[in-house]
Amino acid sequence: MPREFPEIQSAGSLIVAWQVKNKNVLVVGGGEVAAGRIVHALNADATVTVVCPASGLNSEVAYRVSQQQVSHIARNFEPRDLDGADMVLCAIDDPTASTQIWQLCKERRIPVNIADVPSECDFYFGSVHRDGPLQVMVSTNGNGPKLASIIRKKIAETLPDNTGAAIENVGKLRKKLRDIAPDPAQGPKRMKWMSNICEAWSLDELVRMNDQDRDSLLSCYKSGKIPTYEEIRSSAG
Ligand SMILES: C[C@@]1(CC(=O)O)C2=NC(=C\c3[nH]c(c(CCC(=O)O)c3CC(=O)O)Cc3[nH]c(c(CC(=O)O)c3CCC(=O)O)/C=C3\N/C(=C\2)[C@@H](CCC(=O)O)[C@]3(C)CC(=O)O)/[C@H]1CCC(=O)O
Ligand SMILES: NC(=O)c1ccc[n+]([C@@H]2O[C@H](COP(=O)([O-])OP(=O)(O)OC[C@H]3O[C@@H](n4cnc5c(N)ncnc54)[C@H](O)[C@@H]3O)[C@@H](O)[C@H]2O)c1
Repeated sequence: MPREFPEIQSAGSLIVAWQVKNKNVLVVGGGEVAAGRIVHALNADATVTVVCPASGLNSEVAYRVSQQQVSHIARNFEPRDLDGADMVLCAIDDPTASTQIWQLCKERRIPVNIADVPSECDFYFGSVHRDGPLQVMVSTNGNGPKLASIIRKKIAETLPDNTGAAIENVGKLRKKLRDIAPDPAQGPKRMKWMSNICEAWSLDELVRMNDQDRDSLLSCYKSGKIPTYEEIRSSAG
């Protein structure tokens, strides 16, 4: 194999940032694990329905229902609950019912996660660090979920507190850049300039970037210049 091509390692997962905004996510069960699944789905702006007898809701899930953050079907799961579902997250303490739900999802080709049953999962959850637009997910591919959580915390500790704010500022800069240079033919130049700014500015400097700094920076785009933070601030006068 040519040396410059990555070697295939296999046995990994395809880690993607799945967009579920306004999509119908059905959560089966209302216990502690379901509560965690609900938070993940709501953080991604999904439309969430929980099916679970009222007596089975834990206090967190009951709270989400009472706040109308999720819709609630107060009974055990029935196959018709899958109508219109784009994704199913099952977290119940009944293995027979779980397997039935998995089979029904297979028939309908609905992606499904059955908590605790790796062989009945189209995707696994991972341990997630969130800071504004930043998400870092750790997966051990089924080998050690507790270890995933420990590693996630270690990684999070190494990140500056304001990483999320820096990313937000870069997001604003990218948006403005697209506004002033919308031509698709400018794509390669735009991308190179953005990458160079991200490399030239430290995270702390990116956090401190304000609207005026952004405008000064963007005025350099045409010439292709990559001003430093100090140059931008000293020109602000
Ligand atoms: C990461 C996290 C995400 C989340 O659920 O949000 C997650 N499990 C978490 C916690 C956790 N789960 C378990 C323990 C007890 C300690 C231990 O066993 O280590 C703890 C620790 C705790 O509770 O603190 C028990 C357990 N879990 C699975 C099995 C079945 C099996 O392995 O066969 C068993 C054994 C049951 C038994 O022995 O009877 C299966 C899965 N659990 C996964 C994800 C997927 C693989 C992810 C990966 O490998 O990276 C996968 C395959 C499917 C899925 O559920 O998606 C979340 C941490 C969130 C956080 O704190 O940040
Ligand atoms: N993957 C993980 O991270 C992880 C961690 C711990 C436990 N688990 C597993 O996840 C499952 C759920 O754990 P938990 O602690 O939330 O359990 P729990 O006992 O607190 O909750 C189970 C819930 O399922 C509901 N339920 C049972 N049968 C139902 C049905 N047919 N239709 C709708 N709702 C139904 C119950 O009313 C209850 O709300 C268990 O199998 C547990 O072993 C997974």
